[in-house]
Amino acid sequence: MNQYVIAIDQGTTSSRAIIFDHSGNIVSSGQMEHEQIFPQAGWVEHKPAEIWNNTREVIASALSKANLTRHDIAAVGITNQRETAVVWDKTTGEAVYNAIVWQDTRTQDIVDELSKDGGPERFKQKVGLPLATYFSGTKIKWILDNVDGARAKAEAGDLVFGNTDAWVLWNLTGGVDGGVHVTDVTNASRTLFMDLDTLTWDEEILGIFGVPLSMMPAIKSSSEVYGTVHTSQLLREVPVSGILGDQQAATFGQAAFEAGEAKNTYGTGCFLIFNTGEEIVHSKNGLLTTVGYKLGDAPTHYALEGSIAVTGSLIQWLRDNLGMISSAPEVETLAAAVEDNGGVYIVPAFSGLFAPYWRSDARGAIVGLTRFVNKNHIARAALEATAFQTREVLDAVNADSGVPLTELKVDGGMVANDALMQFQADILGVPVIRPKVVETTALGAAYAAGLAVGFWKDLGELSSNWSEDKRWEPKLDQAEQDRQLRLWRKAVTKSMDWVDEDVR
Ligand SMILES: Nc1ncnc2c1ncn2[C@@H]1O[C@H](COP(=O)(O)OP(=O)(O)O)[C@@H](O)[C@H]1O
Ligand SMILES: O=P(O)(O)OC[C@H](O)CO
Repeated sequence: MNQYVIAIDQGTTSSRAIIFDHSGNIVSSGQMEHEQIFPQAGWVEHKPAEIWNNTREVIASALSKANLTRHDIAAVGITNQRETAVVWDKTTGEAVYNAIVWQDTRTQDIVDELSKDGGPERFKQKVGLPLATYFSGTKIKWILDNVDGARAKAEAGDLVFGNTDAWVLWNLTGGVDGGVHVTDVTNASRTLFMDLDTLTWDEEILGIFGVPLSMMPAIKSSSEVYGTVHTSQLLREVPVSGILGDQQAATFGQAAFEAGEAKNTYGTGCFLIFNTGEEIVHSKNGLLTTVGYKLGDAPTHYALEGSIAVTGSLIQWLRDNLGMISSAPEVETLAAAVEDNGGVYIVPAFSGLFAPYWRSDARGAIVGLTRFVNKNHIARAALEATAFQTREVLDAVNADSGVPLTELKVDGGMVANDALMQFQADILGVPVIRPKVVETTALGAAYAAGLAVGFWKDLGELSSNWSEDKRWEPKLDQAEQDRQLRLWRKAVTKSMDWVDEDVR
């Protein structure tokens, strides 16, 4: 009875359900990709109904593969792609527009308009974030401004907002039949609307954006019972008791609980999170300030974050848009066929550049092309782009903290790539370490849910579940590392200043 915890990982490209045992080992899982919708250059959408249907399917698949029922599950945890905005009518359960995904840049005009008074850092001291298309706030405003009748319905109290955690939780707990409209502090800290200090919605900022407070979910801790699964669902009556945004969940799943600990997750994008403990640290080097985790009534843990928009999605682009490879792992074979990048650097500024530059006027650039260059060099440069971007984020973390990191814990889909991990260690100059369970995102959400119901007793118990699988030591000499970084930084300057009145 109750020997397992299930985590729902609602990610950018897929939804997963993973069942963990008490040692943090994976017992079974289900996974389904959902459609990526690109209606125009710079726009990225998902269908909320598809996400909810897939969530139900993957839960069913994970349970049936392990021959388990709801009676075996002690708790449900939810983790999610952050910032992606869903606005739905709570009286019908229907979304009024597709989910606007975190990578979507359609709200640049809203950002420019709001920045006129006080610049992009206008709300940063309070919310930890610069004004940028990345965060939920401008996406909610866009829906209210552009979807017929949405503003009137929102003002009448019928429309509600959530990131995909809140969308899944509301549906899981009953939807129109009493669904719970709640999010956790980590997701709330990505909207531009939450005061980091008080952990409440800031009514002044909501007013400036024209978003009614009634649309916003209640902000709860990352680990407490929010409700139970509705009787119409497979997991009926099981408590839902953990929510963490996916990058915070991975940090928690890596057992990086203390100030000074960090992890980097390599998926669609790359996100380095550095735990600053109970202190709210404001970056001087282009990092975000965000909530790391909050367990029930215990003090809040904050973090600095270096978000990189495009890493694994550059590999997907080689596959889907250029047809250079037929699967992501093939990039490693192509790259291995050449000694070096042949002088090519790819700056994948598809959504502008995120940390540490925050340049929305940047667009992707491939530089250093000569007749010598072939597709192997391009493949290599695409992988190296991930490592260079991570190096720039790590430099920012070190500059902010004053104490250089001596190693980097890694996870996510791209860490299966040995060549990338070796190059990452080379270009950072510190060891890169992969744990045995690389599904740290789901594991973190499972931990948060399990702690709330007493399935796990404390953080010490979770730390003892972590173990090292593989480590890559740096091998590149300093002069070569410096030369490569100089060229990378030169390439970055070439991607900037591209967007103007002719290019959006
Ligand atoms: N062997 C590989 N080499 C390089 N990139 C890879 C490899 N395997 C997967 N990827 C990339 O990793 C990403 C998937 O990782 P995942 O952690 O599942 O992403 P997410 O959680 O963002 O959906 C994809 O963008 C894919 O292109
Ligand atoms: O779903 P992922 O793993 O691509 O993560 C997306 C991030 O949460 C965006 O901030």
